[in-house]
Amino acid sequence: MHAIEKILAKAAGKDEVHAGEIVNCRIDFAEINDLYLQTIYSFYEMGGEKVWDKDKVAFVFDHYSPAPTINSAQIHKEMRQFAKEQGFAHHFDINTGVCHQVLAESGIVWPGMILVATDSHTTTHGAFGAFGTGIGATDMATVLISGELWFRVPEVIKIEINGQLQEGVYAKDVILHIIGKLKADAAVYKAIEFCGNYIENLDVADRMTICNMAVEMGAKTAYMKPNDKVFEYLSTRMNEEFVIEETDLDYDYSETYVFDVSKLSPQLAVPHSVDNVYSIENVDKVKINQAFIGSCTGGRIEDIEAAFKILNGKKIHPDTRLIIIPASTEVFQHAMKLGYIQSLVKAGATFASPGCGPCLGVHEGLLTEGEVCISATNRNFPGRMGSTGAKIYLASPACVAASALEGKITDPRELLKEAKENA
Ligand SMILES: CC(C)[C@H](C(=O)O)[C@@H](O)C(=O)O
Ligand code: SF4
Repeated sequence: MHAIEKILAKAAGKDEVHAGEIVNCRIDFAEINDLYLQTIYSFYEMGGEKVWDKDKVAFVFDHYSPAPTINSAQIHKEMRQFAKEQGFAHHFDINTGVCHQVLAESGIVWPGMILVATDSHTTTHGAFGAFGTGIGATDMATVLISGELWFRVPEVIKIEINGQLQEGVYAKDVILHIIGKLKADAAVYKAIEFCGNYIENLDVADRMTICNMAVEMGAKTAYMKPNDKVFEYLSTRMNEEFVIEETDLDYDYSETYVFDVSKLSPQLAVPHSVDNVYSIENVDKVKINQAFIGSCTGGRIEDIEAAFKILNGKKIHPDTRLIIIPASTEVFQHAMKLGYIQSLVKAGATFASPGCGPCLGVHEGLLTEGEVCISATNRNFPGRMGSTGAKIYLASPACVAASALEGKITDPRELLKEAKENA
């Protein structure tokens, strides 16, 4: 069995499960974001009165946060009321951040747990060795009532990643490269395990970035065997007892892919699809109207630091807007403490409060017809960040910052070398 199968078997009270089986599993935590008020209506329609465990459910206000419309303010109001009536132990209001970041920071995520959320990027939590997956309002209502949900045990694809990245190339480039090679339908309803010597030493932020985008290949969930960096990160945030499930040596992966990333250049997903990926050398250096650093993919302190290293003491191009939205209040405060915010504001960046912002085209920096945006986020289909007539390039935060500086798509490696020489 795979570690994922062992996690599901344990939650189903079975000795073993195998790909293709339908199992009914106990859920360890359920998160609902502010797009899914419908969950509450379904909960009542299905006869719900009290949720199965008030310590294992949380609302996160992040997609429409702070409320950009009266309707979303009404949604927040009704969700706050439900959370209060139910006595939820956790509640993440408009002053916290993006769900996947705040759940990890709050010590709610641990290896071996089953986490469901009303968000497709719940695959992010494979970074901690958790089984994280996105579900809809009706399934979520079932969970709120019963504390259980059915799953079809997924086949597992092994993606082995080896090699050391060169300066100016990041985890975001690695996952974009993989999606570009395997394509957006590579893992539909399957799990992806990321392993290899590149992954073994990877820090938590990079593990989250890679697992976050597994769903861009259709993956049901992602998995990385927890490493010391995960244990260190969790040690100061939670005290849940957990067991690390080991994958049997003779486990039979449905597919295996091996990537050597030691010679990888910065990668870009060019309009209009996440799997339309090219090395920066092969991408036209088009003018950039807007650059965005943020989201559950690229809004962590490491991402803001990458922008700081490139922009500190400089000014972004006069024809380019740079919007930076920390993925959480903890990240925001950390960046303030390190002086990154002041430096980046001086460089011409526009900050907004932690949340999803323009990532899915809700507010805080939408694009109009004909505009070109380079973004540290995870999707670039037409209309994702505003007008369907806009173009979105996905890239690493460093490439986003370098492009904001030059006003056109720019390779961060040159600027980083220069910044190092001048340091
Ligand atoms: C919540 C939902 C609207 C959506 C998702 O499920 O991923 C959003 O977060 C996104 O990134 O498109
Ligand atoms: S930051 Fe973007 S990708 Fe992440 S949950 Fe919000 S909308 Fe979805």
